[in-house]
Amino acid sequence: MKIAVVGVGYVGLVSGVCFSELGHQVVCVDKVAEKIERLQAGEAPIYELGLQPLIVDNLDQGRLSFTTNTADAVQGAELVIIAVGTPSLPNGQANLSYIEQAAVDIAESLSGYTVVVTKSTVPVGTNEKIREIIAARTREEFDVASVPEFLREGTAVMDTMNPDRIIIGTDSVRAADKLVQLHERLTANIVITDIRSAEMIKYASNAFLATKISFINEIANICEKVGADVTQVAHGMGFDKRIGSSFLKAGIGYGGSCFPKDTQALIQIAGQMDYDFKLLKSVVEVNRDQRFNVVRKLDLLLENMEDAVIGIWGLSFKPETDDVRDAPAVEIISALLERGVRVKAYDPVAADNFRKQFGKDGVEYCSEAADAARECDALCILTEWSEFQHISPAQIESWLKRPYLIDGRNIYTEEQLAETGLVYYSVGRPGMNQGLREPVPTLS
Ligand SMILES: NC(=O)C1=CN([C@@H]2O[C@H](COP(=O)(O)OP(=O)(O)OC[C@H]3O[C@@H](n4cnc5c(N)ncnc54)[C@H](O)[C@@H]3O)[C@@H](O)[C@H]2O)C=CC1
Ligand SMILES: O=C(O)[C@H]1O[C@H](OP(=O)(O)OP(=O)(O)OC[C@H]2O[C@@H](n3ccc(=O)[nH]c3=O)[C@H](O)[C@@H]2O)[C@H](O)[C@@H](O)[C@@H]1O
Repeated sequence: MKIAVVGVGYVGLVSGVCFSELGHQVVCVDKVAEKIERLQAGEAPIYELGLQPLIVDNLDQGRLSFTTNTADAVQGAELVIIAVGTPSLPNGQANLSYIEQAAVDIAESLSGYTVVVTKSTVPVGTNEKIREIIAARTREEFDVASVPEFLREGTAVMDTMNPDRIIIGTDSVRAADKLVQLHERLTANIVITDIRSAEMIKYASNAFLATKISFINEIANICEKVGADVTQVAHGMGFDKRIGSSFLKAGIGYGGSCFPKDTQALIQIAGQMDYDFKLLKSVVEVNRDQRFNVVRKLDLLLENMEDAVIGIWGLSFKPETDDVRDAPAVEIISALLERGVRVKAYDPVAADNFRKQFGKDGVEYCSEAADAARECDALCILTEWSEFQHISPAQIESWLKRPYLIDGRNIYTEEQLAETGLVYYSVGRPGMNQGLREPVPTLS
């Protein structure tokens, strides 16, 4: 089957590469010429496990190609996948201008019956709008379908090849048959719905996962006050099949290009229908505040932040990606710089992206973890890269000027801490400083 993919971001690239790996003829189109040139040369523009070799292999096999010309990609394609961005507008609503432009571009190049599939996360009603835009510009026969994407960055290839489920939202039996045929090799869990329900399933899923994270973060904050350990609490809760153990890791809140934008967009979707989504508003508020516990803990430890040098480990919003969109590190480092702190930062892969997007002076980017910790008044861990988990707290203590370690991701155990004199603040584990002679202050 010839498949065109419009928009070569995370979703477009990974889907395109995976469909070509499954034997389809895939042409991916993007407007950014530099990105396309790199891809034509076999170079992945994102850091994603297993992606680079698949790009090279499928280019070599002639099943995968990249272009900046939408007509070349779309002409003759049985399936056109829209995977352009839907970023937030200032009021939180999804910006649909890329979607609308993609629909216009596609309409002009359709040839023969085509299924136009939207994988981008879009508000309810958008696929119907896409249909109107295309229908106004073509006489060719086509159907639309919403097939939302559920991949996670860092495990994107694995998730695409082994999805938990495939949602197909369409009102056309012909389109549904074609899409079932495309996906049935990947999973038996194919759910066919109407278009609006498919669009809603995506937002509801992300909002639910975000809710789990804010819930466990609030439990962590209470654990800090009552002397319980949130990791034990989550472990105990997770055995209940109705709750499940995933997405119960307390930390500094969710970031990334999706949860923050999709929770805001769903609040707006509800608001436009005069529904006040109170629960989700609280989820967002809890998340916004959670990251600043790192700064509050530093405030407790350092009398004079102005003269301090603070080390930061981890700039990406999660491990195994170089994506820094809405990473908690952005706001934490901004708050530190506002206090006059000198910041030294290290990330195994995301430092270049962070430097480009953060664009503020006052951060020294280090090429080794040790350099970002050396002679610092405190070290803050913001991303749980496995590299950090392999460095012992005793080693960290030897690098620091003052023995303060703020672990925003709970990566160290009590046993590892016991060998040190570090004052260690993690998330929702107040008992971790028991080895110290002096009691450490807690957040009020
Ligand atoms: N990043 C992720 O992990 C996931 C993203 N999604 C959703 O998928 C959508 C895409 O997200 P990302 O892949 O992160 O996007 P992205 O923002 O990284 O990339 C989008 C790409 O589309 C291109 N583009 C925009 N308009 C175009 C047009 N008319 N023709 C050709 N190319 C065009 C842009 O140049 C850009 O390269 C969003 O709606 C997002 O919410 C869903 C699941 C996972
Ligand atoms: O719509 C999307 O774009 C995607 O959003 C998330 O995927 P992603 O943002 O790549 O990463 P997650 O692994 O979900 O992590 C998101 C954030 O939550 C945080 N998180 C996650 C899990 C947890 O238990 N605790 C926690 O704080 C992570 O540190 C990270 O900042 C969803 O997991 C995907 O299913 C979805 O397709």
